[in-house]
Amino acid sequence: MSEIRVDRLTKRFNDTVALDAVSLDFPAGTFTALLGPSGCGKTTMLRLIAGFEAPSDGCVFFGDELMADPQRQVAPEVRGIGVVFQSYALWPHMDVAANVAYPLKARHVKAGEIAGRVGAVLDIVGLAGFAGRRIEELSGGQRQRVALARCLVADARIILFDEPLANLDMHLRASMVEAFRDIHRRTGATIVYVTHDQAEALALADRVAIMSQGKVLQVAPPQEVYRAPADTIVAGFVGRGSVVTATAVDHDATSARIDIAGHRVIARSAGGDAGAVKVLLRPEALRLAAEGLPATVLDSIYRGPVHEVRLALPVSRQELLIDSADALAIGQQVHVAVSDAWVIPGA
Ligand SMILES: Nc1ncnc2c1ncn2[C@@H]1O[C@H](COP(=O)(O)OP(=O)(O)OP(=O)(O)O)[C@@H](O)[C@H]1O
Repeated sequence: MSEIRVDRLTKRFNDTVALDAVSLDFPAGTFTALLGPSGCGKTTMLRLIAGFEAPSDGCVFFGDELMADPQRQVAPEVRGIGVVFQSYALWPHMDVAANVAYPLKARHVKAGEIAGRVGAVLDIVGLAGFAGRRIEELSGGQRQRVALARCLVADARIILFDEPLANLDMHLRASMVEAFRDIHRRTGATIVYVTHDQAEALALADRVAIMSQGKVLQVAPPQEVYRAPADTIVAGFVGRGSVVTATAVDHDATSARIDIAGHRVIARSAGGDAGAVKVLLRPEALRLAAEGLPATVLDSIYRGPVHEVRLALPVSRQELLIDSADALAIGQQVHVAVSDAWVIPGA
């Protein structure tokens, strides 16, 4: 069953259409990342699900229950959700245990039960032994774990995250990614996670929804979004790669023979007609070889552990990105063997 369902959900702020008639299901127990560039409507979608904003049009359901439409909204505090933002919103003068216990106290849960539940969630987020510490004495990552524990203690079936790792450094983010995956496994909650960081989205979620200009362009498992992007915007936003113009000689249901700059390549395809197509080529599917696509080195930058090399194809302004173990000289003539390619649908 779908735990959350949004149907033609629309949000307008004066002349801005922040969310444009989006219909999307979030099945029970799934971990969905909303991914997209700044201003594409991710936070607006989350706030509408949480009940912090009211829809201009369309509706939000939790199971069969209507949470919001333009006429009627269920208040956020009775939706049974947990929410974690990038700002932790903790009480600095209270200790860790008091912060985490707050939602239970507000619901008049018995003191004996509170201590047990607080201990259990501090254990889950890796803060056992920190119960008596003041918030001011914690690092950013530890504070974010407290915010997470406070959200988990309420046992919400639905947990909403808005860029919870945005304020943390790279190493802390990596360790928190582990904590989030663990929490999803342990709680089985339905999670919606907003981020503009594609690495985070691909690592964490079992479904990624790519958004642009208030619309959802593709919803699919991370591997599929990466391997088979639904359009050129998704292809450009997720992962490194080059989109080149080519000619499809023929198609079947799953592959196509294509011609790139006079060179024949077999590409994966969702079917289509012969003629002009756009093809995505990822660096890991390209290597320098004795034979293949002829190209000229435009630049070569060391990215550790490989050199990222930009190549010009002998067709106007078409470029390829490849990784090379060795630095290449600008102007050098090379050939590129292609082991995988994807014909972008409808492009
Ligand atoms: N309260 C508001 N009043 C007016 N415009 C708003 C309001 N909230 C959001 N918007 C606009 O709606 C659009 C979508 O904003 P939203 O915050 O949902 O984007 P986002 O994808 O979460 O971006 P970011 O990654 O930068 O947080 C933007 O153009 C934004 O300026």
